[in-house]
Amino acid sequence: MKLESGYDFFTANDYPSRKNSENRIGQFAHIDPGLLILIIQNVSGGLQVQHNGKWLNVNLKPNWIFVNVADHLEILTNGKYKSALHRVVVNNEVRRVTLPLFLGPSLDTVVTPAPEFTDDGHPPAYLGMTYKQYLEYNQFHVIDGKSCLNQIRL
Ligand SMILES: O=C(O)CCC(=O)C(=O)O
Ligand SMILES: [Fe+2]
Repeated sequence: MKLESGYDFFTANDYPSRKNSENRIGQFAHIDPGLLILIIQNVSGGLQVQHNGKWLNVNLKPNWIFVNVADHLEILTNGKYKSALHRVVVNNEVRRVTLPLFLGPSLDTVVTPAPEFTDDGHPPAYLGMTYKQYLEYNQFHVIDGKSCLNQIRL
């Protein structure tokens, strides 16, 4: 995959404080588009990652950087590195702000499993699609839980 240039974007999430709102869902379970997502936050806790069917708290302290594996690393590695299913549970009465940076390939890059991760026993397990098409698809379908990744698995 050509990585001389890429398409990165910053987002911001604001989870306002609310009294008596233990274990409020801040973001429902989802996976992210892109290769890697870097996240910093202003308070401890809140982010959870699913592992073996269980939700684990990510021990992320203020100003630490969390590196999340996202969909296009899963595609590139033919499923060796899985896009991490994650969600946000807001547990405290403090306003929580996070700044995720989505790092991806350029918009016209068709991401397919790299030859290094495919052989006779491991044929390509994902259809190719440009990053632009993927982002557009995700924008309209991810809300109802149908990530684009599920649609391109062979
Ligand atoms: O706010 C967080 O901790 C995670 C944000 C997130 O998963 C996202 O914006 O995709
Ligand atoms: Fe996310």
